[in-house]
Amino acid sequence: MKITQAFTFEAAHCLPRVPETHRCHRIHGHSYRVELRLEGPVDPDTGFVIDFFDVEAVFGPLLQRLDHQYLNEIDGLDNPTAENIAVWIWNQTKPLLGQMCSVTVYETPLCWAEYEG
Ligand SMILES: Nc1nc2c(c(=O)[nH]1)N=C([C@H](O)[C@H](O)COP(=O)(O)OP(=O)(O)OP(=O)(O)O)CN2
Ligand SMILES: [Zn+2]
Repeated sequence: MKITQAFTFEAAHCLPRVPETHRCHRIHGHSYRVELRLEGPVDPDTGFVIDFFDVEAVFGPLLQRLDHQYLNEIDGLDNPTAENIAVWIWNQTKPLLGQMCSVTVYETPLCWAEYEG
């Protein structure tokens, strides 16, 4: 069984490695959406793969590090593309949430990156 929990955060960033003429070279903001997907058997007692509250307890502190921040200033996010943010979240979260099987980061409702480790 796979379950997904979504989170949102607001943040500013710029992409320093695109040409200066690229509009994303300038500082701008996004309303990001993060989806954590978790996979495992359904516990016959609880009916859960994992309690959503437990996922929130693990991811909440990381979300606070991202929300209303300038992402380029965060350690490991000097080039904060959707791809790199997804990998960064995976690396910090996977050791704490073993059942996690993918991290999806939406920069806009139409553009996203998905990382499966
Ligand atoms: N593969 C990637 N390509 C791009 C990324 C990325 O992370 N991975 N990021 C960007 C910029 O961050 C850019 O800001 C994307 O958002 P936006 O400019 O809003 O893109 P839209 O197409 O939605 O803009 P509209 O104004 O709605 O046309 C660029 N590429
Ligand atoms: Zn952007």
